[in-house]
Amino acid sequence: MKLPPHLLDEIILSLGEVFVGKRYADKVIEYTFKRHRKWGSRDRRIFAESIYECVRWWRWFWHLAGLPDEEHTQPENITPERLWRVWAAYWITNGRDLPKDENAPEVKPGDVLKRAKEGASPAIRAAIPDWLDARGSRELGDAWPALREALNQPADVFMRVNTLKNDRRALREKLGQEGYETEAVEQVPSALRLKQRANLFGTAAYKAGLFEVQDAASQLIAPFLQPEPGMRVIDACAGGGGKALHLAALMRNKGRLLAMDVHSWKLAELRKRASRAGVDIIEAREIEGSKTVKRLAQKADRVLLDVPCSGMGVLRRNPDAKWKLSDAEIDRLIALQAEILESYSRMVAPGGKLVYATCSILPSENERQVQAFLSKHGAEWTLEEELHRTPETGAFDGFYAARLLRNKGETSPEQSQPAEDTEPKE
Ligand SMILES: C[S@@+](CC[C@H](N)C(=O)[O-])C[C@H]1O[C@@H](n2cnc3c(N)ncnc32)[C@H](O)[C@@H]1O
Repeated sequence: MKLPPHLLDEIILSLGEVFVGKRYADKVIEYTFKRHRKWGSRDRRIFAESIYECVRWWRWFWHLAGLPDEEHTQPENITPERLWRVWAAYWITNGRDLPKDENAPEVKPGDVLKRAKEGASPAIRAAIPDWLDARGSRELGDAWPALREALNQPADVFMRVNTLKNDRRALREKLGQEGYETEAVEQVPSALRLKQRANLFGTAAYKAGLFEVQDAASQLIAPFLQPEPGMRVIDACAGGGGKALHLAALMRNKGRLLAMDVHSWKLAELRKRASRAGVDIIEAREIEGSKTVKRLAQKADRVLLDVPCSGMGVLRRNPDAKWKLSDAEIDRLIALQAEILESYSRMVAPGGKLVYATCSILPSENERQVQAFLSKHGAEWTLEEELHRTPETGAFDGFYAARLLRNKGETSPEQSQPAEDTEPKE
């Protein structure tokens, strides 16, 4: 495969943006495509694949390029020349010839391939930081090696059909007419899988609000909350609204759905998406302090807490998270999750239900949070069901959810009134 020089320049520049500028890979790709609207689909594919694969396997390709391992995440040591070498290691290990350029640093394919055959530590081979490997091993034990491997496989593209506007069969037909082949996902009634990776945001079907792009496992969360038309539902960590839109569809656009978040810019995006999806029961409200939650004590039939988490279950989709996370950041998130569960659970009315969900596979963010909550409030809450999805058990992302019932007539004063000093902050 021949690689046009202008494309290679952009690849090196963009890898610098990710590893030195600390920007997210998907944002860098989006920005580059906007600057090069004339690129054809082949150029776009080569560019996006190069970025994602180099980010996913960064530490491994850095090693294959013969660079000192301890410097692979040190911005001051990630020079354009080294970026070129890392990309060259990726290109060579994919069986491709390097472009002829006398100004480019010399990389001998034989050296790269020889290093690939030599031994390396499991963390280098799996291209993850040592601290993450240690944490995975500590928390997941024997299950970790298979998960570590599964988290490096590229993820499929899934869609959630917007049942307010069409059904799965009609959407398949519509996308087929636009040239995109899909298949129904057996275990998830709302999901379609795209047969060949493509960007769907330009399709007429997307613009008409007929679907959202959403992983199949993530589509299990909203139904798990058991929302019904006419209910009062709160999505307290709604972000851009992926699950809020799904909840609204399950409620058949009837009832009241309060979507909250600490970031107003995310709620602005949610409003846009709701309007495209034909949803009008959502009220988006910024959480400005503990009072926002306090006023809603015992007001909801259903509460979804899709809490901020490490994203360890979705590394296949966001591989750059492993280079941006740290042990300390995961500990901070664990403390925040516990505070959110403690404080926001008070919004559930007696007899109502709460779902605590993460896109993590770490027990410390998942079942242990729920167990700790129940050890404090077990008389008032009943654990109805837990949902575990791990990437190696199917083509889906890793997710966790627990549904808790707030028992009637067991409300302690502590659970009915949030204290001012327990306000969680991101
Ligand atoms: C996992 S994301 C939510 C994704 C969203 N539910 C969806 O399906 O698209 C977690 C969200 O929690 C928000 N968040 C962080 N701290 C929060 C807090 N203290 N209270 C409420 N939301 C918070 C983040 O801004 C982020 O949007």
